[in-house]
Amino acid sequence: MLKNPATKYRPVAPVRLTDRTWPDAQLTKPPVWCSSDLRDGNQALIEPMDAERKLRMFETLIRVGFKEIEIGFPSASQTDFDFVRKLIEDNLIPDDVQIQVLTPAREHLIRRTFEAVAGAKKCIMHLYNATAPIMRKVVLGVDVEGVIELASSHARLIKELADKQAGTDWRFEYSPEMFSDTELEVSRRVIDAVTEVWQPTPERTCIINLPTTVEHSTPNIYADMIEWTCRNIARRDSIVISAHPHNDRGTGTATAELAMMAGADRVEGCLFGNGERTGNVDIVNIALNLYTQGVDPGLDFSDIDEIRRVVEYCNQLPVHPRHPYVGDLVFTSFSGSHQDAIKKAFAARREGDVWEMPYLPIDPKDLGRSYEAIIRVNSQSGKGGIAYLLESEYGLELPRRLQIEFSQVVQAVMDAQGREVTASDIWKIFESEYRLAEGSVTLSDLTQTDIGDGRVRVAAEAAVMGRRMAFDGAGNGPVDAFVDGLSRAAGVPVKVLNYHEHSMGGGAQARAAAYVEVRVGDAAPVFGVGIDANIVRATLLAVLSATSRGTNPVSAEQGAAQAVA
Ligand SMILES: CC(=O)SCCNC(=O)CCNC(=O)[C@H](O)C(C)(C)COP(=O)(O)OP(=O)(O)OC[C@H]1O[C@@H](n2cnc3c(N)ncnc32)[C@H](O)[C@@H]1OP(=O)(O)O
Ligand SMILES: CC(C)C(=O)C(=O)O
Repeated sequence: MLKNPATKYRPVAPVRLTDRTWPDAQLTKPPVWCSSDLRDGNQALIEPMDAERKLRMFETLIRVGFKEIEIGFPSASQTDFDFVRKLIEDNLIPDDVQIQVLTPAREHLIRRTFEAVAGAKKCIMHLYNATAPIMRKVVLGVDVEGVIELASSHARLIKELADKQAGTDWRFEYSPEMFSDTELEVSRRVIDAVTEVWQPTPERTCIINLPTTVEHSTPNIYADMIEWTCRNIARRDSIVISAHPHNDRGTGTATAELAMMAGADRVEGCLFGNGERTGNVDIVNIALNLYTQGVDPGLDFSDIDEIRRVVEYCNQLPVHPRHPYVGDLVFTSFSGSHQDAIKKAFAARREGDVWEMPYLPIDPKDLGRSYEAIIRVNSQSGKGGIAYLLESEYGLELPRRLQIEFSQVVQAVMDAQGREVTASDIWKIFESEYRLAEGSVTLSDLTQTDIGDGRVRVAAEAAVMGRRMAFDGAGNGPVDAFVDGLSRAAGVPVKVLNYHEHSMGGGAQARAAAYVEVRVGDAAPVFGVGIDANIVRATLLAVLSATSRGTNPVSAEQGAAQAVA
């Protein structure tokens, strides 16, 4: 790289527009959308779509709700030409959809394009030629007057050919290619020359499409260019201003949004941002940005994963896991503090509330996604995420201090194994650590007798991690009596410090989960967990679980590690 890039690169000059109004505008309605997946998207593919892929893409675009679809560049190839013919001849275009075809300002290619769309009910004939100084100089070899003549003469040809195919309901579109790199005054003169030929009216508008063919500047400069153009072109009330951003600087979405604020009525782009180089602007991104501002975008992405599958199949390109709204990881939090906030916000949320969810800009369910992937646990995670997964997947509502205790057990396993742990891994660690696996802790021959003065006697047999014991104790209630007997049998005082319980599931399958915090002798307090159809048994099992952990912690950690190894 150069030490001084200014010797090689020039900054884009700002637009002289001191009374710009777009910064105060608010987007309250969607633009007219035009998909260019089958044209700009297709022309950028390593392997352009075959007929079958094109048709699948077309059908998907219809399902999503596009009413304007650029279906190809028919003069480019026989495949493009034949696809257009197929849609028309097989009557595959819904009446409310306008197909659009692109042609350069070259006579034989325009004629071929008209041949391709013969018999279409409605069609947008899209004409382009480059207008930027570098293109005038090195590609077209014309001056400003020459480029105006190139555009207007081919606009005239288009009008004449359209008049001859009167059975089609025509609309015309013109793109000064590389608009964002063209002097505003030159673009204005070219646009005015084209609309002078086409004579659009408010009832029969034409489309003027203003591409950032290559994105060279910050989006505010493009927005200024749009506002300037809207103010200065002739026949504005008869023109639909269309934005066609690319994404070379990674700001295609912002470019489109600021352009809409500045007066653009329409946006051309592709699903998930396919297109030349870094792509055309991602229409899904803009549409869902509108949606999250409470604006109906008029496009339906309620099964976004299915749309992604079709797009990946047709384009033969993957969608990045971090791609806005659709990537595999975009609704997933790994980091502990994010997980903690999400868990708390879900707990506080009531049906019908406005969506105010930390770290989740949209409800994944609106896009057909589940909440399953919202929280995934790795070494960056904390207690909140682990507790969320146990609650959402297994119905366990761990008390806060147990969350803290258990997250250290999970962290130790992750440190040892260095990988993400799934909800099922976490359950296995939990089951092992708290002696919940079948046969780890059993309780039998439990009897409870009233011995007067509000006291009870409890006798039972238990097996904990293979060790059998019988005990007999008395107390103010069954738990108190059980702990008394357990202390005698274990030869060490056991004290219950904290107790929580909740029911799990409903109906005949309902069970109770009990969590007790116990001090065994002088050791630090530990938690135990018991799950049983009977709440008293669940509590006694939790006491046994805690006592076992308090007296035999090492094997527990080993067990947890083995559980997910
Ligand atoms: C920004 C965009 O995305 S614009 C759309 C671009 N899309 C495509 O190019 C995909 C489809 N294109 C194609 O299949 C081919 O390029 C075709 C069929 C259009 C033309 O093919 P060819 O005639 O072989 O020309 P080629 O592809 O080399 O294009 C360059 C020629 O077009 C000329 N040209 C480009 N635009 C124009 C124009 N608007 N008016 C006149 N000539 C033009 C160039 O000057 C050059 O001419 P030259 O060969 O005399 O130097
Ligand atoms: C033809 C035009 C609209 C184009 O694709 C571009 O400039 O990117």
